[in-house]
Amino acid sequence: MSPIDVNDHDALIAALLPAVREAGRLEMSHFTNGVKFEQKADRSPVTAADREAEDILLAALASVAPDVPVAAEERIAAGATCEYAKRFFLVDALDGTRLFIRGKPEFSINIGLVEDGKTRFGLIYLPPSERLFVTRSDGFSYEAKLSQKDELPFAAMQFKRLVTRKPDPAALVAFNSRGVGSASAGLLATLKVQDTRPLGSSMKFCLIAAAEGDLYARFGETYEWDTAAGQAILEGAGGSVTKLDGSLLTYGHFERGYRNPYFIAWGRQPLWRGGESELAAPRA
Ligand SMILES: Nc1ncnc2c1ncn2[C@@H]1O[C@H](COP(=O)(O)O)[C@@H](OP(=O)(O)O)[C@H]1O
Ligand SMILES: [Mg+2]
Repeated sequence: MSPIDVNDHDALIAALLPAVREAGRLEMSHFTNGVKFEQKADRSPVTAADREAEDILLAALASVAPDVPVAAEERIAAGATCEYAKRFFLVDALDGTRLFIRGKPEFSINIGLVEDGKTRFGLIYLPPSERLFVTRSDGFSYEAKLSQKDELPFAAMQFKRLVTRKPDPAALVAFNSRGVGSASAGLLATLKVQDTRPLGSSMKFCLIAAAEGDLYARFGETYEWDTAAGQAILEGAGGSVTKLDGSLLTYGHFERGYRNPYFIAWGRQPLWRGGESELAAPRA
């Protein structure tokens, strides 16, 4: 494969599709045949599927964009150095590992591209449902079916443009992590959220982009590779991802090991901003 211009999202997607398909197939085969896991230094689990899928994606990125550095979850957990880069990829080959181990089909493959601290490109693939979410060259976000069986090339795939829904303040739907650091009860009460749906991985960003919900608040530990692709896709569909003070969630914080601060993903503009302390006692 010859190198491509990574600002040309369509070319990037087309070049990465075979590896994404292969990583998805591999994850499904581990998922259906049972997985063994180990604990990493931060006590989070990792499986052979995380590492093998990451190797597939990193080999593809090295061939299509050899000059763009990559921060990948398992390489960094294994001690790869974190350095400043103006432009770099963020890869989480298996987001939602805990759920993957528990047999819940809510995991995803995430590839994000960051430049000057902003997320520019996102590709998320959900192997169990074969749903692919991407930002394309026109600046908008799209969904397509990426079958693990056929080898349909990018040019033959049908893409549907994603546009978030206008939130109805009386009927807000919030997605929530199934792990630690779900939205605080204070925020959900302050916004008068009607329906809270637990869901794993970066799927939460994708479903807001696909107009199936209004927000996802995460008040717990996540990493930049968990959010960069999802934020790009949500932004390209009309949404936003902010820190609690209302400013955009930014990237390239290698000095804190790529850890994110608390954030809220919105289908449109933020409906709330403030400090954590303001959420302790919900307003009447
Ligand atoms: N105790 C915990 N339980 C679950 N996820 C945790 C966690 N601590 C941090 N996380 C982060 O949250 C991500 C999963 O998000 P979610 O809970 O929304 O599915 C994990 O990604 P990985 O599965 O790639 O490690 C991990 O980065
Ligand atoms: Mg992972």
